[in-house]
Amino acid sequence: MPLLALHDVGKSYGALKVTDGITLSVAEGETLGILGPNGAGKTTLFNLVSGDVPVDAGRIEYQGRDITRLKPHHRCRAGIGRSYQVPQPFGAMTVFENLVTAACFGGQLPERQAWLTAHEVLQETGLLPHANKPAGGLTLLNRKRLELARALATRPKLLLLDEIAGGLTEPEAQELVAELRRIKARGLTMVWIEHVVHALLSIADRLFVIDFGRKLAEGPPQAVMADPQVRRVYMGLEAA
Ligand SMILES: Nc1ncnc2c1ncn2[C@@H]1O[C@H](COP(=O)(O)OP(=O)(O)OP(=O)(O)O)[C@@H](O)[C@H]1O
Repeated sequence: MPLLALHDVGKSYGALKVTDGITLSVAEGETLGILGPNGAGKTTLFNLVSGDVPVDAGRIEYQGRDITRLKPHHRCRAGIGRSYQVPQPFGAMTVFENLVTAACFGGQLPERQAWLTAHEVLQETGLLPHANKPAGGLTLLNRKRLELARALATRPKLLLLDEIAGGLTEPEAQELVAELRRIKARGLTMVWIEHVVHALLSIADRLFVIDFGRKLAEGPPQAVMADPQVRRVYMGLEAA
C-alpha cells in the first residue's frame, strides 16, 4: 500500500484547470521529485494534499485512508508535514519557540515532549546556534532551514517540501541537500518540488513532471530527464 495516493485529482480556478486529473502514488521511504514550469500547478498539488485548498474532483488517500475532505490540521496530525515556498515563520518568536509551537500545535505533542523534539530538530537542521534568535532576522539559508525544521517538528511521516532550495547560492543549496540526505537516510518519505534540478536529482528516487496541471512524465530520474517532451517543455531544449 502506498503512503500517499492521488486518484484523478482535479482543481480549477474559474475556467483555469490548475490540476487536471492527476494520479500519483508515493511509496513509504521514497523521495519523489516534482518538476514543472512556472505556473504548472505544483504548489497547488501540495495545497490539495495538505488540505490548504479543497479538491474539486478525485480522491486523496493517505495510509490507505480517504483524507479528501479532512481538515488541514487533522492531516498534519496524521503525519503530513509541509514547508511553504515563501517561508512563513512567526518572525517575532525565536527559532526555538517556532519549533515548540509547530510540535505542540502541528504535532500535538505535550509541552515537555515538544521541547525535546524542538531540540532534536535544531540539531538535525543545524539551527542549534540560532535557537534563541528571532526568526525574522535569519539569513535566507537559515529561514529555509527553519521552514524545513518547522515541518519536521510536527513529526511527519510524509514531508512535502516546496522549493526549499530556491534562491540559495550553490554552496548553500549543497548544505541543505546534505541535510535532506540525512533525513532521507532515516527513512522519511518525501515529496520535493524544486526548480534547482541538480539538487533534486541528487536525492530523488523518482520524478513526476507536471505541465498545465497534467502529468507530462513520470519515472526514474535519468529516463525522465532524457524524455524529449520534458527537455522541450521544461528545460526549453530541443529533443536530442
Ligand atoms: N488561489 C488562486 N486563485 C487563482 N489562481 C490561482 C490560485 N492559486 C494558483 N493559481 C493559478 O494556478 C496556476 C498554478 O499555480 P501554482 O502556484 O500551483 O504553480 P507552480 O507550478 O507551483 O508555479 P511556480 O513554479 O511558479 O511556483 C497559476 O496559473 C496560478 O496563477
